[in-house]
Amino acid sequence: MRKICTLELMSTKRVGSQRPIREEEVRKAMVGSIRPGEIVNLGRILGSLVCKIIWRAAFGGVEAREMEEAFFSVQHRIVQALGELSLRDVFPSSWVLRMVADRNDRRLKKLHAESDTILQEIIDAHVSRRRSDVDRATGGGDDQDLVDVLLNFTRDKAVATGEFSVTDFEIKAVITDIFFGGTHTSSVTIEWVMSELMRNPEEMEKAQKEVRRVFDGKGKAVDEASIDELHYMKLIPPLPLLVPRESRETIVIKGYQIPAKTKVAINAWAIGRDPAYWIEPDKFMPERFVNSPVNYNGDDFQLLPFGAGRRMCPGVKTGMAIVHLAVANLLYHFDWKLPNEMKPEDLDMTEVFGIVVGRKNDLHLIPTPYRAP
Ligand code: HEM
Repeated sequence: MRKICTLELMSTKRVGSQRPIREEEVRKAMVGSIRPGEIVNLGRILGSLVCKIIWRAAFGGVEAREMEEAFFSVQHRIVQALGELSLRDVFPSSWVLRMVADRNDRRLKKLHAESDTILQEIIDAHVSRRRSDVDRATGGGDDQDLVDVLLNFTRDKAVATGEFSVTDFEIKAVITDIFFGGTHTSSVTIEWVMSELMRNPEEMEKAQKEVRRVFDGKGKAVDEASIDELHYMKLIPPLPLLVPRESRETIVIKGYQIPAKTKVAINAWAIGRDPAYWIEPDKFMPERFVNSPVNYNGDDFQLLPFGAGRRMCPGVKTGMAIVHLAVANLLYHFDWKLPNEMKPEDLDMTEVFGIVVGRKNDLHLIPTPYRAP
């Protein structure tokens, strides 16, 4: 299954074929959701932008506004419930948290059933569409969405070709993982990048200068074609403890015995701020990554925003494509001000507890449109 995800769902080719979706949704958000001169809730705009991108990449032509809203609402409630559960993981002996978690487990089961019904409807709609669309059914065409790609591996085809087969249950599980893995993580990353830039006006100026140097004179479109020319981005890990794992066998690391079946959390946040590896680790200093050999692909353990190894995030390329495109557009099209004459150093940077660590309070900013010379 992991192989299907890496080779089929999140391959460079697939991520490339989803580029028009990302560009169109980002463009729509810049024009439709951001009102010049008014205080805008950037957190909410980004959350809905990323959900729309992933929704279209996963479900493509299934146009059902009500279903889309119902699905996002269930996902949102699941994320909240999971946040409470992770508190129990940190304090496993707390009886209060255990009680809360038991109630939460029941709530999660109900939410899961709701999500399952919606996903089944989406799969059924795809199956009936494939009956009348030969290209989709045979796996041809770059415009296949992720459900189509997974349906290419269903039992009938597997019997004919001897390949691995995928059930409806597995399709639902993979799509759910993609939504959880891809939506909140990406929008939270963009929101933190914007927050850090607002707190550091000099860095904002440098970043905007770079974006405008690259895109001025290219019409109004800030597309992905020239994004690689932008070097000025820093990633803050929105999953500070990655995803909890369980050890399969007893192992000894640096003299510590870790029994089998231990829940293991990797503190990527602390590793990324270790002064043994980073100069002034708490300082927002995007320059540190310009010409640096350290990358975020899981090869350099001092920087692990996407994890590393076999269970590393399979959506790195999609995630970074969304983050880069959205940040470049926000910086190109608008100059940003904090509301109520707030000073940069007064911007609240409190985090909310959960698997994905977002801002406690959504980022609110005032945009002024940029007029290219
Ligand atoms: C900036 C955005 C993103 C960040 C920072 C991020 C980060 C992470 C991290 C830290 C993990 C856990 C890795 C580990 O435990 O070693 C993970 C897992 C995962 N991510 Fe992402 N991710 C992002 C975007 C995406 C996107 C866009 C998708 C899908 C399109 C995605 C899909 C997944 C999935 C399915 C997993 C679970 C993998 C497994 O358990 O094998 N992620 N992500």
